[in-house]
This record gives sequence, structure tokens and C-alpha cells, in this order.
Amino acid sequence: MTKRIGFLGPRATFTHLAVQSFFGNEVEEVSYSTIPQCIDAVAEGKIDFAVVPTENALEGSVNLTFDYLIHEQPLYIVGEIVAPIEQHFMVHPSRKNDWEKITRVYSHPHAIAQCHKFLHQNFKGIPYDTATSTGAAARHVSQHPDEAVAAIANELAAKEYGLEIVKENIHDYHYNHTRFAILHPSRKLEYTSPHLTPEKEKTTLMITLPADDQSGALHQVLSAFTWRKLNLSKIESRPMKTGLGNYFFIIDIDMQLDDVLIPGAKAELEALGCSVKLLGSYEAYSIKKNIGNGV
Ligand SMILES: O=C(O)C(=O)C[C@]1(C(=O)O)C=C[C@@H](O)C=C1
Repeated sequence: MTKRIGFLGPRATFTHLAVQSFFGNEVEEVSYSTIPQCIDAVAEGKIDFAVVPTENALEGSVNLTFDYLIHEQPLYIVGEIVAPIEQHFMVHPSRKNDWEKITRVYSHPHAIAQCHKFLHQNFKGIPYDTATSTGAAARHVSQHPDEAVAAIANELAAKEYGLEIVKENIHDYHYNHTRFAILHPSRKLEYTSPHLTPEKEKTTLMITLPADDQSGALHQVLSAFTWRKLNLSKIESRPMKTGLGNYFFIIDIDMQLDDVLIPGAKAELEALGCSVKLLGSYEAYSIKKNIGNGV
């Protein structure tokens, strides 16, 4: 049966392009206008997998994704896609000759943040308005030809919504990549990408330190991984939303969940009073060519 894949839409967002690169044409694409709507849909069984952004190399984590997964809708990460990101500045075709006179810029907050230097140098003082995605920003600009507005989005969004790219590659740093998570209520991704081959294996854990704030607790957590030679590729703290100073940690380990080392580290941490939750053990894929200019 054709798989239904939900993503942060509308069409031609970077998330949509990650879906097309990973799943190809043999799936049904279902677009959602927010990350929580997309996550709810897979939790409720309306779609088979949800694909949402989790982290950008220039801007850091997409907090909404982790917060919603941790606090509202527990699901597993069953796969990861890393994609290069190129941001372009686009306007309605009727404004292509006086695009420097635009008075407002729309985009996803991450995309705006990735292009701060460009915006500061070229459009100092004008408002930057956030949209739910780069695709939504491009669609807004195409639907409001009477407004002097521009969008920051990818090349496919310019094609999809009939906009003119007037400045290419406006992201501030050359290395601009975003990580996307494939989410599902059960632990395994029963799907093989027709286009991509896995690059590495990863396990993501959520760790909460003991309530009685012991000195050196984080050091003890890290040493449970170190002496087992478990390589951590990410450690990040997020507020538990239960009080100031209460944080949990999200840790990425560079290997699949095994029978010995990761369960051993988990048992050691639990003996120290930590709580340890598996967020997923999965294969990580990487898209080599720039997405956003057709896949
Ligand atoms: O707005 C989009 O196109 C998205 O897919 C979201 C998103 C993000 O959340 O970071 C994804 C990739 C880019 O970094 C910019 C925006």
C-alpha cells in the first residue's frame, strides 16, 4: 500500500524536498502547516511517517520539534536526513526591477536567522516577518502582488509559487545544513529509501538528572558513556518546563542500540538516579547535492 508521508508544508519547503529525496515518487505526500500538526497526524495514525526539521548548522535546534516530542506526543525517531540548504531572496515578478525597495521580508525564523548579515547589509530597519515555513512565506508573497514584500526560500519554492529570485545564496555561511527526523509511533523504520543509502547509525536518548541537585551529576552521566567508548555526537539541554534551572539532556550516540553497551550505560545512569528514555535508534542519511533546486 502507498505510504502516506506527512511533512512541514506547504509544497516546496526544505522539509518537502527532504521527503522527496528520501522517499521518491512512490509515496503520497501530505503537507501540514505546522510541526505539531504533522507530529499529531502520525501519532493518530493518519499518516505513516512524519518528517520534521530538528537542527540547523547555523541556527541550532528546532526547539518546537523536540519540545513537542518530549512534552506532548512521544514518538520515535526512526530515521534522519541531513540536507544542504541554499537560501534565495525572491519577489513577485512585477517587482523584479525594484526589489531593493521592498518594505517587508517573510520567512521561517531559521531562514531569517541564516541570512542576518545579508538582511542587515541590504534591508536595515525593515520588519522581518516570520512564516510557518519558507514555502509558506513564498506562497504569501505570490498571493500579495500589491504588497512590497519578499520571501527567503529555496529555488523550487520560487518555481512552485511563480516568484523571481533576485539574489541567490544569501545565507551568511557557506556550510548550511539542516537535519530532519523521520518520526513514527513504533521504533523501527520499515521502509528503505529508493534513492539514499545510510551513512551512519545513531541512537538518541533523553536523560533527566536526579531531582536532588548533586554536584558532578553531569560529569557522571558523561563518564558512563566515555569509559564504554561510546562516541557522543551531540549533547543539548532543554528546559523541563517544571521550574527555573530544571533541564533534561538530549544525547546522540554514534551507534545503533546494542544489547550490551547502551543498555549498560542506561542501567548505570538509572542507578545514579537519572531517568533515561530512548527517543530512537536509527540510520542517518545524507543528501549530497543541494536541495531546493529540484530533486
Ligand atoms: O521552512 C522550511 O522550508 C522548513 O523546512 C523549515 C526549516 C527549519 O525549520 O529550519 C528547514 C530548513 C531550513 O533550515 C529552514 C527552515
